[in-house]
Amino acid sequence: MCAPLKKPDRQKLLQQRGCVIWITGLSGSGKSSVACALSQMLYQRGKLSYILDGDNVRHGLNRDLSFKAEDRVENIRRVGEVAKLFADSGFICIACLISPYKRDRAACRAMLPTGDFIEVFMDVPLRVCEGRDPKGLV
Ligand SMILES: Nc1ncnc2c1ncn2[C@@H]1O[C@H](COP(=O)(O)OS(=O)(=O)O)[C@@H](OP(=O)(O)O)[C@H]1O
Ligand SMILES: Nc1ncnc2c1ncn2[C@@H]1O[C@H](COP(=O)(O)OP(=O)(O)O)[C@@H](O)[C@H]1O
Repeated sequence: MCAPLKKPDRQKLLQQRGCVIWITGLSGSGKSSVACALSQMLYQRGKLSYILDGDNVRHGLNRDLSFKAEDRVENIRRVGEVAKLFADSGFICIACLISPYKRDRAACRAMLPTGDFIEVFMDVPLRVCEGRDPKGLV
């Protein structure tokens, strides 16, 4: 009989705690930039992370979803499920999505053990994001 490996076994091997760092904020607020910098810093410290960026995920897993409210809800639900799997694998999963609805972020948090979902809000004024707008959304 094979004894299944569990999260603590993987964490011990990787010498890190599997968790989700969820970065929320407006388009242009700097979510992807912070995710990239954080991932680099962790790598330099010998910690494995993986970025789930809304912009990218919407080209693959979630390419069937639009930006209407119900599709954003489904977008966050799916990414939350994937992030949970990454965390369970022992990875530090950095998810960066607009994720505008508090209820959806709370549902993602509820999928994980207490303390394993860290939410970061990019508190950048709308006018600053509009001024950046590198993707021409305004
Ligand atoms: N109409 C509209 N509204 C919002 N965003 C738009 C839209 N059209 C395209 N994009 C691009 O899609 C990226 C946001 O996707 P997310 O999955 O993070 O959005 S959400 O969480 O479901 O609200 C977002 O990426 P970021 O700029 O990195 O936030 C945009 O580049
Ligand atoms: N702290 C910052 N100060 C000035 N410009 C920034 C800062 N953070 C990000 N940017 C720039 O703003 C734009 C949007 O950043 P990005 O990380 O793609 O945001 P988001 O992922 O939230 O859409 C990019 O051109 C990026 O270089």
